[in-house]
Amino acid sequence: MPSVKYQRGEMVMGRWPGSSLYYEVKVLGYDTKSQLYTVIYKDGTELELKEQDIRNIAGFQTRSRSRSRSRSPGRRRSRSRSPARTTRRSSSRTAAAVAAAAIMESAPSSRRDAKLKDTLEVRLSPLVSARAFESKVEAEPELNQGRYNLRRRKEDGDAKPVETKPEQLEEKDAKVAAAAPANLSTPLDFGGKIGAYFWLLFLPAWVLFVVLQGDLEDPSLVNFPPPLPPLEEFWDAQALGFVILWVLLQALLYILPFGKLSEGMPLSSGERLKYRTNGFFAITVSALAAAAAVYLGVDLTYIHSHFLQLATATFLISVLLSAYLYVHSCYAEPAQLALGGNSGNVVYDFFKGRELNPRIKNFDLKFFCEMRPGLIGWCLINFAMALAEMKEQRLDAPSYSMILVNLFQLLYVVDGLWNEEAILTTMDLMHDGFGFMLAFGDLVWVPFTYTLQAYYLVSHPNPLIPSLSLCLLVVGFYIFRKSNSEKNAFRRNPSDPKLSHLKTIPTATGKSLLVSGWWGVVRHPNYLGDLIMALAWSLPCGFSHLLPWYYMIYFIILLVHRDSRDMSECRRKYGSAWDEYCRTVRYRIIPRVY
Ligand SMILES: NC(=O)c1ccc[n+]([C@@H]2O[C@H](COP(=O)([O-])OP(=O)(O)OC[C@H]3O[C@@H](n4cnc5c(N)ncnc54)[C@H](OP(=O)(O)O)[C@@H]3O)[C@@H](O)[C@H]2O)c1
Ligand SMILES: CC(C)CCC[C@@H](C)[C@H]1CC[C@H]2C3=C(CC[C@]12C)[C@@]1(C)CC[C@H](O)C(C)(C)[C@@H]1CC3
Repeated sequence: MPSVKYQRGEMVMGRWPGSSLYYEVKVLGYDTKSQLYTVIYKDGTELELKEQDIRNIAGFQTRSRSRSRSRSPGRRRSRSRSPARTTRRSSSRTAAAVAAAAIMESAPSSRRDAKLKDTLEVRLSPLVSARAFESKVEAEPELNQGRYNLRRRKEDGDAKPVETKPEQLEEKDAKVAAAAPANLSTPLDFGGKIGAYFWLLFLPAWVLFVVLQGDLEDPSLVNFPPPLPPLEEFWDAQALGFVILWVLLQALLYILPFGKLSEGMPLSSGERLKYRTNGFFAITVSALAAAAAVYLGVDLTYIHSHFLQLATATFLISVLLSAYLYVHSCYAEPAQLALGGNSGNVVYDFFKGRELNPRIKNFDLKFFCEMRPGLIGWCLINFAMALAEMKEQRLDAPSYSMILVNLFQLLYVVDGLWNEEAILTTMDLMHDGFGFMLAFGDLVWVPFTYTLQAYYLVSHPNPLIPSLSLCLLVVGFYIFRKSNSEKNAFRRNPSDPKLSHLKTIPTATGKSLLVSGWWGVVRHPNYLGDLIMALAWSLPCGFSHLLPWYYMIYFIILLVHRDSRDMSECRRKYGSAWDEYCRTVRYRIIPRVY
């Protein structure tokens, strides 16, 4: 490359797009036409940068060292040590600081100057080059025309395992994982923009389909499309009133100052939001209210007889809420936006959700919707279905199948609410924006499709298989709870003495990955437990129809897709450390199978 400032193979500092952060990169080439340099970061990410976004390393080292004493919250976090970790320090900035730097670009200059101290905290400890990183320089890559063209490395989730002990991985990774930058946007999923149109139409249509099928004597796919009731049957003002009352009751219980105030995971700004985790209190009061209502003669079988109207009303509320969320997100600071839902395409972003934690004062809309009206509503509906079964089948007590389905699912929900704090370390709360997908999912999908087994049993009595169901439930629940609690405890306090026996891999973000214990068995042990439980509560519905097995089928699809979404996200965040994890823990959900 004659007459260009930086030469192929040269180590320089490359600015991360949209931020003021510079990372150590290697120059791979220069395109005279576009006048862009192709550079590769330590985690294998390739970008095309303008000359003005590249600096010499020499000048940087002195500057950054002199500033490195200041500590941003993100930086402080990156110092937390996993129990198995040695004294080696992670030599990278946290993703938090990268995003914070991105905001700086739009900040007024006085604020910008104040923040500059923090954002220039790029640690420049000598880096040991990864082999891939070295060899990239040999072959001149094809250059693209874009301003910043991010080429993602091939997913390598199914790579063969290496015979390295986790301790050895730690040593190696601490060197390699240096200076891994974070993306500022993620690739579109759910089929992208076209997919978003499809899901917007398909998801409500599917709810309608199962609600109509569940009531038929012979709910079969052969009955497709089910006979549609006249339009006016969808609408019932009273049903809408009940739904609004229910949401308001849950909102009231949520804001009452009872129960713990838990801290969420640190945001890109370093801030930690507070959440009132009083879900168990909310379901207890709701259960007492339902019992009191029955005692006072309120006919809860109304829920069964008006299932369609209640679903329609809830759907309406979820659409209004999604519209509000979209508008709300337009006034949000860039730092408050989720990485995934900001493609610029209105339909996709409306579907996926733009803002990470939309709040009205301290009222967190995403947390509330995910944990309260739909989840507790699921149990209320199941209970109403048990009453409807007694009425329809002229029984003195609900059938055993109905009791099992009710108890199993109640246990699942109560457990979720009892361990409500653990939701704060899940994908939805940490990464996903709040838009139609989650609003509809939480408010409509959960209460009106997860109740399908109970709904089906009202008019389809079934001989049950209790012992097998019970065994599966116990095993599934144990795996689910233990693995979720292990990850949650580790994320909250990596130095927790109770976890000191676990092996970990450090990553460039300062967070570590568990590589033994439940998270050393498969990459998503919690999904495995969840799937076994789903099987346990499908069995009591027997095998006469496919409909009550819908949850099982849907859940497999959902969790496989979720797993691959999470894999890409973690690969983006943790780079080579994630690859090491995948090489060590080969299977995703089911040991030796998948
Ligand atoms: N019933 C339903 O409809 C339904 C639907 C979906 C999910 N769920 C359940 O909800 C629960 C939460 O699921 P989720 O999808 O949010 O995923 P999750 O497994 O709870 O969270 C994934 C996150 O955990 C962290 N992580 C991954 N591997 C790790 C490791 N080895 N060590 C430490 N941290 C690691 C990563 O985040 P960080 O590294 O950024 O911390 C990753 O993004 C699960 O039990 C699932 O079964 C239920
Ligand atoms: C197809 C779309 C409409 C998908 C919508 C997905 C949501 C319905 C789910 C995404 C995350 C899920 C979830 C629970 C319920 C269903 C979701 C909101 C959960 C609250 C159920 C109780 C569990 O104990 C849980 C707290 C672990 C769980 C968290 C994730």
